[in-house]
Amino acid sequence: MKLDLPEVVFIDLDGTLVDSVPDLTCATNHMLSSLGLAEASETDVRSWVGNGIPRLVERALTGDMQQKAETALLQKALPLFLDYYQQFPCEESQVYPDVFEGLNWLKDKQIKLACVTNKDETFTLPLLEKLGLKDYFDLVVCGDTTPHKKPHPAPLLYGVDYFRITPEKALMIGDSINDVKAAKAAGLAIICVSYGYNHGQPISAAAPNTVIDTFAELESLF
Ligand SMILES: O=C(O)COP(=O)(O)O
Ligand SMILES: [Mg+2]
Repeated sequence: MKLDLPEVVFIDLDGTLVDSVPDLTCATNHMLSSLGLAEASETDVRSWVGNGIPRLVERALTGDMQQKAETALLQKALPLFLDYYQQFPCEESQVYPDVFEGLNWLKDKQIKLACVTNKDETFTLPLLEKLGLKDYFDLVVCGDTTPHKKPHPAPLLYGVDYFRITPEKALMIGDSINDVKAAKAAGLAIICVSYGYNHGQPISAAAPNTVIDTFAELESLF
């Protein structure tokens, strides 16, 4: 079934627009080795990303998706990660193939674009700038823009409010169950990319409206 052309598209960052895991892995391993702990693999980090950096750091410390890290250890670990990532947010991160093509197609259709990420603003804006993505977006909603991160609908509802539209005039493109839950809770249709980070699980299991393998497929959906 074809989707209606939206007025606004909200697009996730990590795992959707940009493969940021190489730099997140370097920051994770700087933090772990500074604490005398064993380093993590890129595959581990890929499955830990998606709920913001503090959760990524906790997952790296515990080796577990849900477990809480000891407060004193987390208080030592977080600044180690943040200081490193602030210095090196974009050494190896890359825009995924066909992303620019898809963004240009959406722009040509006069659709407004917003980036909605769980990454804090201090890391998001330099990354978008350095990779040539920033000027595509009329709005950037970061992990610290509203009191809640995705899967809470607040970041998307903030965007809906900003553009003065109703949720059915917008849609979301993301890579993880956090994007699917946030979009559904906010009343938006959700398209997912198959190549992103969904905690090691196929994103089709989260039942988005559609799954695409690249941004080049976007135009065929409408
Ligand atoms: O910082 C994260 O955990 C991931 O951010 P995302 O929302 O852009 O995927
Ligand atoms: Mg993502």
